[in-house]
Amino acid sequence: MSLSFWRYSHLALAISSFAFLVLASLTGIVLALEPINIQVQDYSSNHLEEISLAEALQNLNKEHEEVLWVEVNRNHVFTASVMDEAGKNQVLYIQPETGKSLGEKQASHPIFQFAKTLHRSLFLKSVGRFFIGLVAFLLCFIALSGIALTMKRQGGFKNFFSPIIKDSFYPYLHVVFGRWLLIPILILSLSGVYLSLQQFNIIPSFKVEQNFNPETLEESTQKDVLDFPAFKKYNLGDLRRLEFPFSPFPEDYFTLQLQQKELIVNQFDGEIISSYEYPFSSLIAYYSFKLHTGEGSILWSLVLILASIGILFFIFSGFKIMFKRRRSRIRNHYKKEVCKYVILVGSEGGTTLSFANALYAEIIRLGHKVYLSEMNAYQTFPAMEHLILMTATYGNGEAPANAKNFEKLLEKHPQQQNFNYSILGFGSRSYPHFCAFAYQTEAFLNTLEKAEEKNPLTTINNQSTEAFTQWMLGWGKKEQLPLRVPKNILKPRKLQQHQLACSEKTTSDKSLENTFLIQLKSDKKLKFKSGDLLSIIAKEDDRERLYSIGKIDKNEMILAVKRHEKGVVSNQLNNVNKSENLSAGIVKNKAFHLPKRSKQVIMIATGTGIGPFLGMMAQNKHKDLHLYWGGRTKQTFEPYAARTQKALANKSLSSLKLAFSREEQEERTYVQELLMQDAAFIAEALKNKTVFMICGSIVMQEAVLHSLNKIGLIHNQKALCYYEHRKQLKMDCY
Ligand SMILES: Cc1cc2nc3c(=O)[nH]c(=O)nc-3n(C[C@H](O)[C@H](O)[C@H](O)COP(=O)(O)O)c2cc1C
Repeated sequence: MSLSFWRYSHLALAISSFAFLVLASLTGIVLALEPINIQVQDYSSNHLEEISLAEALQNLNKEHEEVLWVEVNRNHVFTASVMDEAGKNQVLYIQPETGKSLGEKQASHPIFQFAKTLHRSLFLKSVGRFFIGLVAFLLCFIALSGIALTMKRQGGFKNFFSPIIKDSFYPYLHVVFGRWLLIPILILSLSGVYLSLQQFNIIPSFKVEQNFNPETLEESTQKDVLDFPAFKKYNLGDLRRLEFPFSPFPEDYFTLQLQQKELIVNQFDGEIISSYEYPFSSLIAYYSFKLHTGEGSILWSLVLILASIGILFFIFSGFKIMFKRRRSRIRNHYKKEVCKYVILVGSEGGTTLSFANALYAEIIRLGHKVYLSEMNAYQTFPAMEHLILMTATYGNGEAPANAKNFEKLLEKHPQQQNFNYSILGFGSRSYPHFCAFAYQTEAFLNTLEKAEEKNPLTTINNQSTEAFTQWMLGWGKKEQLPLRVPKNILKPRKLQQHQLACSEKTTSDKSLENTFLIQLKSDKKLKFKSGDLLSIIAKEDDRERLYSIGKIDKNEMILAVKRHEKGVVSNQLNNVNKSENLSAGIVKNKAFHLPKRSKQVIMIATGTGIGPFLGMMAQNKHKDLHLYWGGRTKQTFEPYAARTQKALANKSLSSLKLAFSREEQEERTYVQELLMQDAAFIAEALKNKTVFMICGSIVMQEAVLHSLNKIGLIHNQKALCYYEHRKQLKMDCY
């Protein structure tokens, strides 16, 4: 069955029952506390199996005038109904070892009684019971569809408990907790359904049928209870209830209810007169009750509390996920017939759609007609000149639900006019088939005569807003659309602003590809690490620019910057004078810190991507660091040469390999080719859990990952996703 079937079932069931589920979970938490409360009190015993029924009764007889019945409840509490000399009847908690009273039996606390009635019937008697039963039934299906969704996500039952690939916060936690709590929730709901069916007599309760005639019983010599075979054989752990005979007449007897059967016991000699094994359905009812209430086990009560809290969390996170999807709904300004630009989206979680919405808003802002829809809505677009396809990949490299029919629709709706297309693939490198559906889409479109690919297919890893922005600005340039970085996808951050003074700066010029190094220092204590990002907001457009930080001293950092002709912040940094202050915030970027555990790290960069690595090598004491760097000409490395030479000399950098792409033919090479030349070393490093850190352009990242994948496959027979799973790849590319 398809992913969307399970997803919609899960969602529809949860929405239809969420109010009742909240109520049932909250009251369930309170009710699960009751057995814990009872079992931690003194009158609950954990040694019932060690005391035979005969001993317990003898002790009782010593202490009490007359006993009417004794009972051990599910919370291991031994209780007796006794009559004193004055004929007063009391129900007492009894210490089985002595037969002494531990106090009169207490009624349940009013809060538990209130929670119980609310939980069982919502104070609405049969109607309420019906609804609660129905909700338990729906909860079973919510749990089952949750299990199916998790299996789909994890790639089958075998991988149910393998590590979960992290995507967005709430979907990730929904699955993490779901995996552990789905089974207890399923047990909770199934037992709830059973109890409800029993209450409505849909599952009939059984009647004990003992096969004997009391009239035939005869009086005999009274034995001591200690010598009663039935009472010697069973202990208090086996006991549910023992009813004493009403009178000393021979036709009266003991009725002994054990866990599995009921016995009729002669009151004179203790012989078993008749026995009745409870039917299987009674055992199910008994265990359903225990499993549903947690009675008898503190541990299971705690699991039930966790499951109830889990249900509340799933409702909360489920709504968060749903609202995120709804937020990215499509609202078009123009009819499809008149639009020059058409954006079609393949998305399940809604993030791709929010990126598409950002592009849509920008095109609209520039006064062009654009139509946004899902890929399954492909049809004839008579005015379309540019088709932009933005699609995620799911499952085993498959299409998201709203793009599954795209291939068929392409055939069904041929366009009359020629058009250009650009494809943007959203995916995660943690999956073996990275952006596979985007590539499939490209293959489908390649077969169309009227369609021409305008830009090479671009992939976006882990919903990187930086990578998307880069693509969008590049695409806009080609289309001659002065697109701006959309504000709404780069979440505004509230960062503490620091005053940083420029302590050192190199000059940028054309021969250095307009790159320069700038050192910034704070008078006050700064908390940051190499790999964190410096956020500078330009006053001109109120938008944030991010630079990778290299930490070179306690409160001092270095940035490698490329000056863009019209770049607001890069020019501001380039023009800043020594000791002049600028205001900036620090964004933690834990994913790109030097790994704590790995002893060896291979750093790969192009151009200004070297920035964070300059800090890492400057502060390195114990790690074996290797740097591969690529630039256009030898000269472009000059700003970094002194620092890398110093690091090599003091061994904080073990090796340095440089690639220049615009030097003489024989020297011309790319950084990914350096890796291929060192394939044996790289393969060994991959095997030994060395971490690879990549910083620089997206194009270089793609090429480097391709080389690493190749080396892994050839030398170690392992694809790159294997190493990604082992957290050996850290990337910060733009
Ligand atoms: C269950 C599941 C399976 C996925 N499978 C793949 C995959 O095979 N290849 C890939 O590149 N990305 C895969 N991804 C990552 C998504 O494509 C990526 O997170 C994308 O940005 C989600 O976009 P959406 O929120 O618009 O659906 C998968 C994600 C999930 C949750």
